[in-house]
Amino acid sequence: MRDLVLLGSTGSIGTQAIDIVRRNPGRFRVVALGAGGGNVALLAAQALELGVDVVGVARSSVVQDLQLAFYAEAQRRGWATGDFKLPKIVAGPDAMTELARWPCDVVLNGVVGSLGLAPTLAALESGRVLALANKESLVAGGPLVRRIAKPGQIVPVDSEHSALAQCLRGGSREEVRRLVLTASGGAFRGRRREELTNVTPEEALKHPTWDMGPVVTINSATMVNKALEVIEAHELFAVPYDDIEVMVHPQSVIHSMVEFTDGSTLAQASPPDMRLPIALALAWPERVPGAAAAVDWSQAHNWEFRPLDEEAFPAVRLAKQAGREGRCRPAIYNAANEECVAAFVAGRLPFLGIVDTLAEVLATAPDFAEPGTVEEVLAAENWARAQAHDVIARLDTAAKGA
Ligand SMILES: NC(=O)C1=CN([C@@H]2O[C@H](COP(=O)(O)OP(=O)(O)OC[C@H]3O[C@@H](n4cnc5c(N)ncnc54)[C@H](OP(=O)(O)O)[C@@H]3O)[C@@H](O)[C@H]2O)C=CC1
Ligand SMILES: CC(=O)[C@@H](O)[C@H](O)COP(=O)(O)O
Ligand SMILES: [Mn+2]
Repeated sequence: MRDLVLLGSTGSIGTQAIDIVRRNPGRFRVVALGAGGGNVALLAAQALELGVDVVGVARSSVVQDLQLAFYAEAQRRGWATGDFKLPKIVAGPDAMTELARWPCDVVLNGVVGSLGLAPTLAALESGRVLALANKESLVAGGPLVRRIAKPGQIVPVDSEHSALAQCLRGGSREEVRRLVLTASGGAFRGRRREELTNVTPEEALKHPTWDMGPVVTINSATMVNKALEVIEAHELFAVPYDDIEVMVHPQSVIHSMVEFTDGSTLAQASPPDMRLPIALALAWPERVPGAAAAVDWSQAHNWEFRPLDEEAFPAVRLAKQAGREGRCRPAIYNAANEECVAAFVAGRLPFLGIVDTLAEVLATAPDFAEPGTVEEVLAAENWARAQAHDVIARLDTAAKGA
């Protein structure tokens, strides 16, 4: 039996993790749940169903709503007051970090954004296995994570990195020539730059193969998701940026590949369903039988692979440059992107303005040092967020004046 802490339990990754737990009651037990506080009804329902010890919310202002939601959920279940014990509640900006230190075997970090860095570091410092979906924490705080993570302590949840970890099992680093990350191509796959000028958030949110939260879906449309994943792969597997390729694979069945020095390539294939990599990360190194459906080998399949169009989608090239330079540039890239995505969704920035803004923010960044503390990462992020706001405001004013 593995005790789990699930951070981001109300999101796409979190709810799919709970589905795995429900179907494997003898294997996993959830002891703590954490989320932002945007959906207290779901959080309370999850907590009472799973019988957790503690629930965390980042927004302290929703604590009373959460307490009421517990009683409403108990009533819905027909439980009389006194027949059940309410979980402890922790609240505030440090709640996820507190939960990441809670006694358990595995912490699943499924929160969105670089605010996931502190819980990532707390889970690692506490000696927990970290099932990591929150790629932003590795991008923002790679040097900090690298310094404290023990070999094998981080098990990737991200589908590409789970595929790479599976292909690399049992091998040695010296055998690896290249990592090939596959990309669906996102909502605007195959379009030229000039065809992206007027695309809307609604269109960007229509992912061709995966059903995910809004930020990662928009990042997929700009190819920033793949850009963050290149940095994530570099951090997890210590492969140089020159040896990490991206291929567009519209079917999202091959989740990534490893090319070895003898010319052999291993690929991991499964229909697009995050429950497979989530289950594998929670049970690592064991596989969870029936976690997801396999490829149907009785049918014909066409799997395509195309090079990325870097003129229309320059996000990956920009991220590789930021990764090679280091010195907080990956954190700057990610933080500026978080601001740009919010502005795009709010109608204050055109789609092409997202990556254009990242390029401008990176080009004007002062020379930060390689981060040694979370505060140093935060300082670079704060600079990037403010700078991104300035660029966004300038572009918005120009657009309104046009
Ligand atoms: N979805 C997917 O298939 C994949 C996701 N990932 C990565 O996993 C992470 C989660 O993505 P996804 O599940 O899609 O995102 P969602 O938007 O669906 O869920 C985000 C979760 O984070 C919580 N959250 C938001 N703000 C805070 C906060 N300030 N403190 C604590 N928790 C907060 C949300 O809680 P609330 O409901 O209260 O707002 C919610 O539980 C991302 O890093 C993403 O890139 C990686 C690969 C695949
Ligand atoms: C499921 C998963 O891992 C996502 O990160 C996915 O990779 C997004 O799809 P793209 O390949 O379109 O970025
Ligand atoms: Mn991915």
